[in-house]
Amino acid sequence: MKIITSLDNVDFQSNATGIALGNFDGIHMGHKTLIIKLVEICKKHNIPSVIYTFRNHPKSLTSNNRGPLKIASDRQKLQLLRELGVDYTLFIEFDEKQRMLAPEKFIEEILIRRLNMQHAVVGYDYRFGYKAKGDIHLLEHMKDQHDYQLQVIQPVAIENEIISSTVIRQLIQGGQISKANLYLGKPFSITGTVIHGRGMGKQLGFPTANIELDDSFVLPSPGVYYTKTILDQKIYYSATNVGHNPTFGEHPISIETHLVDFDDMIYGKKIEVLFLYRARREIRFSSKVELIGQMARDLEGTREYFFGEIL
Ligand SMILES: Cc1cc2nc3c(=O)[nH]c(=O)nc-3n(C[C@H](O)[C@H](O)[C@H](O)COP(=O)(O)O)c2cc1C
Ligand SMILES: Nc1ncnc2c1ncn2[C@@H]1O[C@H](COP(=O)(O)OP(=O)(O)OP(=O)(O)O)[C@@H](O)[C@H]1O
Repeated sequence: MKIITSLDNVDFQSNATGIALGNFDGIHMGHKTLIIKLVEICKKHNIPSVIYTFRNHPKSLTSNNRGPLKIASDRQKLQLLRELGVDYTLFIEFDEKQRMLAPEKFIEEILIRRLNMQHAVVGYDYRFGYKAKGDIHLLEHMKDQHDYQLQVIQPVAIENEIISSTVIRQLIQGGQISKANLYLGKPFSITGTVIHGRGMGKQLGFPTANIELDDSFVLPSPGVYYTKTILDQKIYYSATNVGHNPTFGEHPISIETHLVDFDDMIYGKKIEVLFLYRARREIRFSSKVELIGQMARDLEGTREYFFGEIL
């Protein structure tokens, strides 16, 4: 898959394209359905498949430079698009010029003139152009004039709830991780560098890898989770605490994971923690001994959860 970060660097003049448009945060089951359809159409017509997406969320220009918290990193997003067989990802900076573009002009100047679009694949609720005034009706209306085909993907839902990045963020923040994973079609994960904590974990008999947090990402609600941790391309079972360690006073939120049957020094290493199941809320214990007892039960729970699974 080729990644293109500026419209100035594209040249599809000799090649018609199929394009899917959107933000695609998390590449959830709705996004996957749409992208699989795009790739299928493009293969059938022997044209390259193109994803048109933005590096920064369009809302970041109107909400004090902060779009919604991200579910997935750029790296994860691009990896998933690659795995789905996409040929090109246009990974464009959403700037004032893009924001001011009327939807008709976006179709004419960008999709048709620059990108030579022959097939458009969009979801039922896709909005674009200045003040999000463009929608599937406009795309439908302009298709004969510009000679392209339009495929609208009907809402992908699970148990009558339409999947969207917004709903998935709410599920993660609300502690409903299993449901979020169902909608994502894979476990929600957080990647980061292992940093020094207060050294208390070791004292308790449960050393933990604390992850350096990036405040542009969504965090699971405080609690203890059964997780898998990827370190140096190996997968470990782990129990992860998200929270403020209230037993020791109130601390800024941290994510720390205890890898089962592992005690190497991993400061400075990158790890990815995959959240699978929320076991309980975080508790303010009245003594260290009680916390230690509960952590031992959490590890037992982790082993039971993964029992029978072969890594
Ligand atoms: C599986 C697990 C469960 C935990 N549960 C709690 C909890 O319920 N309440 C709490 O105050 N801290 C909890 N902790 C956090 C410990 O207090 C924490 O590991 C300890 O303070 C070490 O912090 P440090 O890494 O900054 O040294 C938990 C940690 C783990 C790994
Ligand atoms: N559940 C779904 N079913 C079908 N199409 C979808 C679904 N969710 C998103 N899409 C489509 O996928 C494309 C990219 O979606 P986008 O990321 O912009 O929306 P989203 O997942 O609904 O996010 P948000 O919650 O931020 O609006 C759009 O064309 C959108 O209409």
